[in-house]
Amino acid sequence: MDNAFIKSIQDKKIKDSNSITFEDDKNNEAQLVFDEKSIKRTEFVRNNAHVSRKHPIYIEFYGVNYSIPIPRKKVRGIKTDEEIGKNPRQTIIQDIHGFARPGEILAILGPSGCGKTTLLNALSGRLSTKDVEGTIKMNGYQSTKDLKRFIAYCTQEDIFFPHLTVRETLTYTSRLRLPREVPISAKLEQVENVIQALNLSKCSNTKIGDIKVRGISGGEKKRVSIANELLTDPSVILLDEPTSGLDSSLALELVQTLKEFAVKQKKTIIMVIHQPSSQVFELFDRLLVMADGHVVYFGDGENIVDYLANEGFVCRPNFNPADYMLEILNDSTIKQKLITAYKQNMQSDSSGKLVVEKYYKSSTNPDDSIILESSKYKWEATFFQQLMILTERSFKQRSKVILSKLNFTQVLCIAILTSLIWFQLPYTEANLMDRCGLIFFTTSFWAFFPSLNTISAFPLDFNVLRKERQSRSYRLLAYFLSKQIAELPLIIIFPIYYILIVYWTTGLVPSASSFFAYMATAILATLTSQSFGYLIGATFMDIQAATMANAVIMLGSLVLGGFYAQNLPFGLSWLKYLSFMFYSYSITMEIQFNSPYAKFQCSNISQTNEYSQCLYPPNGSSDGYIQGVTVLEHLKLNVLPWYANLLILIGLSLIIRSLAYFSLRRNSNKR
Ligand SMILES: Nc1ncnc2c1ncn2[C@@H]1O[C@H](COP(=O)(O)OP(=O)(O)OP(=O)(O)O)[C@@H](O)[C@H]1O
Repeated sequence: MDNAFIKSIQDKKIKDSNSITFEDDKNNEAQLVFDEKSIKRTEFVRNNAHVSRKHPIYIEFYGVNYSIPIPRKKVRGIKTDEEIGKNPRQTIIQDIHGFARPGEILAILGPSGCGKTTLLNALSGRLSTKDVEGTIKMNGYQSTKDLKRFIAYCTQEDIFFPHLTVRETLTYTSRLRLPREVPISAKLEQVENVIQALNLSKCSNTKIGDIKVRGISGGEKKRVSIANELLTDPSVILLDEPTSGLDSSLALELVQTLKEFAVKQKKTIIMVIHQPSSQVFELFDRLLVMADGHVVYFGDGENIVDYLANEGFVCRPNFNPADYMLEILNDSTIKQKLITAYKQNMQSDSSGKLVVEKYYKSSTNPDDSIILESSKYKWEATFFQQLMILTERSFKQRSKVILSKLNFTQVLCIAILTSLIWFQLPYTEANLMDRCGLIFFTTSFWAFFPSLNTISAFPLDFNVLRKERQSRSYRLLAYFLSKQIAELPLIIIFPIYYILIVYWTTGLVPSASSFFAYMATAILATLTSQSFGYLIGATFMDIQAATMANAVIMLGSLVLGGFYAQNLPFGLSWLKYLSFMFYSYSITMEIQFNSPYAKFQCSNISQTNEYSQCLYPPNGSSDGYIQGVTVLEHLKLNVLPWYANLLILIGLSLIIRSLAYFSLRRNSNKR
């Protein structure tokens, strides 16, 4: 039926273009565009039905208070200890109440800083429960952690991976969050529907972007944020300023889509909105107006003008009531008056319980109060599916960051520099320390570079991770493992690329087995360094602090690595075992010096073939050459056998990664 309708519109368009004037033509085109958009909206709402399996939800809340502890330092000096009391607290919102039902929009309005976002956070369960008081019920039941799965929350900030396109972002969400029973083709179809419904076709293949990466516009980002939530078919949708950054016609269209979605799919919508136009205002069923953390009005949208008039504030005819209300609430005397007036009206019901219960009783019947059953699965995708999807996504996102031109150029420059400085080192005693220097430099470079590239991995993902974990998209372990799998091939490209150049230009031991062993050790050192990067990043969750901590750890490891300080003070020689560079340096030295090729001509060969002036012990220079093993003994780098060094390095890498996981877990559980 809809296709026939679209065709009739198109036929009409062709017919009209031959017969009407230019002005009429323009009006008709505008009408056609409007009709087509309306069809798209309807199609989206209708198409959503086949993935929908959730129940309509009534939300009631009353007596909602939120307060935060004030550090005692802040209040001391102004007040005495007795006045401060034991636990001084600052109230952010007080006795907030309201009600939202399926098929309707509850709009929360009020001046900036009045507590609107705080209320949404409380309703979505994002605030620490010990700081929130009051009752929040869903279909008459106390809101629980499990029931929060029915709620989608579009935050004020649009949080996405910048290197993914709009379509990719929505596709990953649909694969992770739509019910398992929905076939993948239906999930992809749903992505296309939501792209159409929110007018995102034009930018669907454009990267989301951020400050550094040019991407879609702010308004488009906002719509992607909403699309991302609508896609998953929530029963309740909380939106924090969904229309900010949109022009008035787009804002109207968006709220119309939401309203239609609410009505036809029985969704409950609660939105914080700043300056709705009068057309948008008309779409709201109920209003909650706040000021300074208090309720100033709660009731039907159409009654606000009369309520304000009763209080002595008459809105001029044809004036947008939302604008008028914000205008008067900006006057502190009027604001205070309205807060007091509302409190007086609610004298016997200060928490708002009776008002809310009255609404609930009048709008539900016993059949409606469905016992909410969350999905039988804790996560919609299986652990293995989560791992696959997240690995694919992480690879796409991180490959753009790790395989950057900057990183390749940096490694190439260092490889060229290394090749020039240590070009074709001769196998002589005089060049022994240069050879050790080259090997240690390579070890330390592959200790620093990977960790520096990794410390940002978790901090950069953290906001997305928290957002997605709050909507129970996947398990933390799946995310953590996916990161390791996705970044493994990316990070080892660099040591391979570097060693391929440097190994042959500097004249290291010319045998295939030594070359591959050397390469494998560089890769292992890279992975260990990467583990440190993960741990430091996951612990600090702040790139600047992590960079500093990384520098301290890496420099400490460098000093104790066995090259700079070979004879540590008495009693401190064990310190070198704390340095992971010591193990990788020992292995690479073993590869290079415990080899038949590793024979170094003594520097002071006299005419009479007496090699006694060789710096190394006589058994190393019996034939005029110092054996590589003698060098290893002299430098005390073969204290542990090579396989022990190897096992320690592997074990260290695994332990550090496990610690990184627990650190990430601890940080992601913080509110
Ligand atoms: N955890 C917190 N610590 C300190 N102050 C807080 C905290 N949470 C909220 N506030 C304060 O509470 C007030 C309400 O904040 P909230 O973000 O809810 O306001 P808002 O009405 O959404 O503002 P806007 O419209 O500008 O987004 C603000 O003054 C804010 O600074």
